Amino acid sequence: MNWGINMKKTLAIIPVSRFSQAKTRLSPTLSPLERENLLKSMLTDVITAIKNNVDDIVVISSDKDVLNFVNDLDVTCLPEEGETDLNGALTQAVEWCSQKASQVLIVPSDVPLIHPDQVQEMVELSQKWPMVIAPAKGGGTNALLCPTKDVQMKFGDWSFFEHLKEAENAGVPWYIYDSFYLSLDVNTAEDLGEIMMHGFGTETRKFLKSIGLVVRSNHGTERLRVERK
Ligand SMILES: Nc1nc2c(ncn2[C@@H]2O[C@H](COP(=O)(O)OP(=O)(O)OP(=O)(O)O)[C@@H](O)[C@H]2O)c(=O)[nH]1
Ligand SMILES: C[C@H](OP(=O)(O)O)C(=O)O
Repeated sequence: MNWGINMKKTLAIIPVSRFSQAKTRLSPTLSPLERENLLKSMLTDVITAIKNNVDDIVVISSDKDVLNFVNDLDVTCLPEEGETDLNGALTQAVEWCSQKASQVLIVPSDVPLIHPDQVQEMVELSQKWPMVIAPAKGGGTNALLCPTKDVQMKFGDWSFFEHLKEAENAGVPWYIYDSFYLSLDVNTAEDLGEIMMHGFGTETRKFLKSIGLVVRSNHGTERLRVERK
């Protein structure tokens, strides 16, 4: 009798760009070193949330400093082969995982409000739904649990809908796992404000606080703005 234990092996994949090129959309707000340290704190939050709910975590990056950083966090480090892009790196990681597991959970490194209970719930849902997808605020994809075969990586603009189309074409039933916390990927100064408001207890909020960032209400196109204390 399967007492709700997921018999399918699940490997998590976290793609990470180079520390030196991290979060370029935040360059008006954060210095290069602050962006690197922001990425490190977000990565720590994501790994902590996923860790005990999957069989292993694979971090793929072309940056050896990234791989050295996560090596201390007890994950599998996968160097990116050749000059590729995000989908190329993910395709490589899915291929590597396909020899060890039947499904993967892809989570970008910039979703620091992800919670362990959400990871557990997505893995449980995968017993009934081969694809479980969490939309990002801007129409991207912030978590994609899918088989290691049949589903092409379509990360980029409007990727949530691109992945649904991909699943339809491949005849893979999908479940939309919609959650405010999981929908927040950090790309803009307003997103930093959301972390200051909703990220209590995360390493990411601790880091933003440590550099003197404070959140303020903003009655303009964006509802929040961040300032230095
Ligand atoms: N391994 C790998 N990861 C990538 C690559 N491009 C982006 N990522 C990661 O994929 C996730 C989502 O990417 P983006 O939201 O575009 O992050 P980003 O490229 O750092 O942000 P911007 O520079 O502002 O576009 C983040 O975890 C990135 O670190 C890539 O070429 N290779
Ligand atoms: C990688 C991409 O993130 P965005 O560039 O939309 O933040 C996506 O979610 O597919």
